[in-house]
Amino acid sequence: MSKTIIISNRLPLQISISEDHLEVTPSVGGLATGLKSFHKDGDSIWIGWPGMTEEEIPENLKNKVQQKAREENCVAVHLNANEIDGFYYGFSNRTIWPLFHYFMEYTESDDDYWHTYKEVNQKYADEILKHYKEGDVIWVHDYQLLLVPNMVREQAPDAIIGFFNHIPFPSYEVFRTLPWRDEVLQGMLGADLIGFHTYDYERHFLSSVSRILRHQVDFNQITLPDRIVKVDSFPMGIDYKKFEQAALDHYESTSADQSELQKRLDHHLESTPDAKLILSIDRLDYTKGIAHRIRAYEYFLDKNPEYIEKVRLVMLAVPSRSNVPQYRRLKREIDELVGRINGKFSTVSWTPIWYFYRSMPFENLIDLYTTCEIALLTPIRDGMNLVAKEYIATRTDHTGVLILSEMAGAAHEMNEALIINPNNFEQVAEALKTAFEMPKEEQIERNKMLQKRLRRYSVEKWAGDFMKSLRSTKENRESFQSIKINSEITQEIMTKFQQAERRILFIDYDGTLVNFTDKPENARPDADLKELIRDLNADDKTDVILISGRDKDTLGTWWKDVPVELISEHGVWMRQIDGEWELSENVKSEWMDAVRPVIENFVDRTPGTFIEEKNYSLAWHYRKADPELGEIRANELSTTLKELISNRGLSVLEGNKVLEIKSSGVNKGKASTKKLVGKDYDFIFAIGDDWTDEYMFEDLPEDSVTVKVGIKKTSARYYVEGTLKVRTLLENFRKNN
Ligand SMILES: O=P(O)(O)OC[C@H]1O[C@H](O[C@H]2O[C@H](CO)[C@@H](O)[C@H](O)[C@H]2O)[C@H](O)[C@@H](O)[C@@H]1O
Ligand SMILES: O=c1ccn([C@@H]2O[C@H](COP(=O)(O)OP(=O)(O)O)[C@@H](O)[C@H]2O)c(=O)[nH]1
Ligand SMILES: [Mg+2]
Repeated sequence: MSKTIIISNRLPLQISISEDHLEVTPSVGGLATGLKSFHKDGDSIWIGWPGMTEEEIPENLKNKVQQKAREENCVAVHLNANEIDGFYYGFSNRTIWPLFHYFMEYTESDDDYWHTYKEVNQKYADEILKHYKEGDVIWVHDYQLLLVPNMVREQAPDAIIGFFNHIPFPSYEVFRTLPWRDEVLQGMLGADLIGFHTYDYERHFLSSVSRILRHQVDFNQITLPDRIVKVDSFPMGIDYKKFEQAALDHYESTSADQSELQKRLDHHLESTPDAKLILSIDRLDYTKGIAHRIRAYEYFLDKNPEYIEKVRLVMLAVPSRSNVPQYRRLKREIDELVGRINGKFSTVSWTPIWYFYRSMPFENLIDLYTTCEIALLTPIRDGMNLVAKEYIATRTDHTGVLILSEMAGAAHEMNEALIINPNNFEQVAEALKTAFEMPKEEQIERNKMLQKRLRRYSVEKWAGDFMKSLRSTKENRESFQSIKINSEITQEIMTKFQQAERRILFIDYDGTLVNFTDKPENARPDADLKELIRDLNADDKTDVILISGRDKDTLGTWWKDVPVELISEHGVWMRQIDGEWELSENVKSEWMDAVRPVIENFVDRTPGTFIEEKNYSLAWHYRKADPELGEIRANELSTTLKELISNRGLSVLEGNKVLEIKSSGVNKGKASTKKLVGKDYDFIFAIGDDWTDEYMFEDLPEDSVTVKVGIKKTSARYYVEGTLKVRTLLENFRKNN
C-alpha cells in the first residue's frame, strides 16, 4: 500500500534525557503543531530530527530513541553537533531565515555553513530513499530542506514530490542577494508542486525563477526541459476542533481542576471590575516584533494612564535558537525592556507585564487563550502565525479581540481582526484602545466570521488540498497528450525508418538543433552538427530539409559547405542542394516601412529587445528583456500589430520569445507539404520546438512522425526534452541509414 512520507527538520516529538531515561514531549513551532494531526490520522511516516545531537544521546539510549519515534510512526535522523552547527544554527537560521524574513543585515554568507547544509540535506534525502517505494507520495517541509526535492528526484525520477515553504518567500530584489540562489531554486524545483502560505510568497518565488533561472513561467506553472512544476498557495489552518473542544472542556472544568496559572489570571481579573488581560505568545524571535509590542504598550500606558492597574500584558516567549547571537541579544533586549517598563509603571499591587520565558503545556496555553480578552500579535514578518488562529478557535463564546500585524501571512485570511502595522506604535496603541472599548456585539460578529473560515479551512483541509493538487500533477504528467520518446519508441521509429524506401526529414533549426543564445547571430552550427546533417543527407533514400524562420543569408552562410536543402523565413525562400536560392512564394514587403516604427517604439521602451530584419518579415525578440515586462509588452505589441495589419494579408506569429510579422500565406506547414508534391515518401518526419512548427505538425499527413522539442501544448505525436535528445535521435537515424 502506498504511503505519505513527511519530512521536516524537526520531528513533532522532542527527545530529552533526565536522569538516564528518555522523555518525549511535543515540539513547539507552527509546522510541528499544525501538521501533527494530519500525520496522526493518515497513513504516513514522518522523518526528522528528534531535537538532541548525537553526542547528547548516550550510546545505550540510541535504540530507545528510534523505538520511541517508531511508536509514533516517526523516523529519527541523527545529527551530530557539527552538523547542527552548520546546518541548523548556521545556514538555516543565520542565512535563509533572516534573508527570507527581510532581515538582510542579519544574513551571513558562510561557505562552510552552505557545505554542511548540502550534506545534511543529502542525509535527509538518503533517509527518504530508504523508505520510499514506488507510488508513495513525498512531502518535504520548509526552508531547512530546500535542496531535498531535487536530491530525491535525482535518485527517483518518477517520484511524486511536494514541497511546502512555511516561511515567507522574499521579493526577487532580496532573494537575488543570496550567493547560492541558483542552487536553492534548482533544489526546490525538484518538486512537482511547491506550496506557500500566501499568493505574495508564491509570486515572489515565480518571479525569482523566471528572472534568475529564466525558465518559462505561465501563470503558476514552470516549464522545465523535462517536467512541469506547479506552484500554488495553501494557507495553513489549525486543528480547529482540538482547540475548540479544549476550550469547551476548560469552561466545564471545576475550580478544583484549575491550574496555578489560571488561578493567577483569575486573581487579576477579579482585582477590579474592568480589569483586562492582553495576551501574546511567540517563540523568542526577532521576526516576531516583541520589542515593538512592548514599546507600543508603553506608549499606550503613557497616553492612557486610566488603564494603569487595570490592564496587564501576559507575554509568553518560548526559548528558540539560542545558539544564534541575534537571539541571545534579543533575549537581553527583551529582559531589559520588560524590566524598565515594569519599573516605570508598577504599583504596590500591580505590574504591567507578566513575562514568561519558557514553553507551556497545551493546557496552560488553553488557560491563556480562553482567559485573555485581547490577543496582541505584532510580528514584523511571519510566514503564517498559527497562534492568531488558535486564539480565535478557543473563543467559544465568540468574544475577544485579536490585534494582528499585517505582516503575518494569517492577516490575509483574518480581515475581521484589528489589522495593524507593527512599526507604527501609535496605530498599535490606538488598536489597543479600540479593543478595550469594542462592544461585545461587535466582537461576536467579527469572531463568528473568523471562526467560520478557520473551521472550514482547517489543517486537515489544508493538507488534503495540497495532497490532492500534488496527486493531480501526476495525473497531468500521465495524460500529457504527446508521448515522450523513450528507447522503446525510438526503436519503433527506427524500424519504420529502415523499412522505408523514400524518407524526408523536416528539421527546425533554433531551439531544435541548437540552443537559444542571447543574440540570434551566435547560434551557429558546430562541426559535429554539420557532419551529422551531411551524413544523414548522404543516403539516397533520405532527403533532409532544414526548415527555419531565419533569413536566407544567415542560413546560407552557416550551411554553405553542407549539401542540404534549406527553407528560410518560414517558407519564403528555398535553397536546393546545389546552393541556388529561389523565391517560392510571391510575397510583398512594402508593408515593412509602416510597421517598423511601431516595433521600434516597443524596442525603445523595453530594454533588452531588438528587431531582426529579414527579407520579407520583421521579428521582435524579447528573450533578454525582463521576463515579466517582456510578456506584458509582447501582448501589447501583438494586439497593436494585429489592429494595424488587418486586411493586409499579414499575420503575427508568436514564437519562442519572439513576435514575427509576415505574409499570411507563408508558414512552415505550407512550405513542408509543398515538398511532398509528386514524391511518394513513405517516411515523413518533422521536428521543431515552437509555435511556428505547429503548422508542420498539423498540415503533414497523419502518419508522419512529428516531434515537439520541450514540454508544451502541441499537435505533435511525440516529444523530446531538449536539443541534446534531438541529437541522439538524429544520431540514431544516421546509424540506421
Ligand atoms: O524548529 P525551530 O527552529 O525551533 O522553529 C520552530 C518552527 O518555526 C517556523 O514556523 C513557521 O511555520 C508556521 C506554520 O506554517 C508558520 O505559522 C510560521 O509563521 C513560520 O515561522 C519554521 O518554519 C519551522 O520549520 C520551525 O520548526
Ligand atoms: O509554549 C508554547 C507556545 C506555543 N506553542 C505552539 O507553537 C506554535 C507557534 O506557531 P506559529 O505559527 O505561531 O509560529 P512559529 O513558531 O512557527 O514561527 C503554535 O501552534 C503554538 O500553540 C506551544 O506549543 N507551546
Ligand atoms: Mg525553433
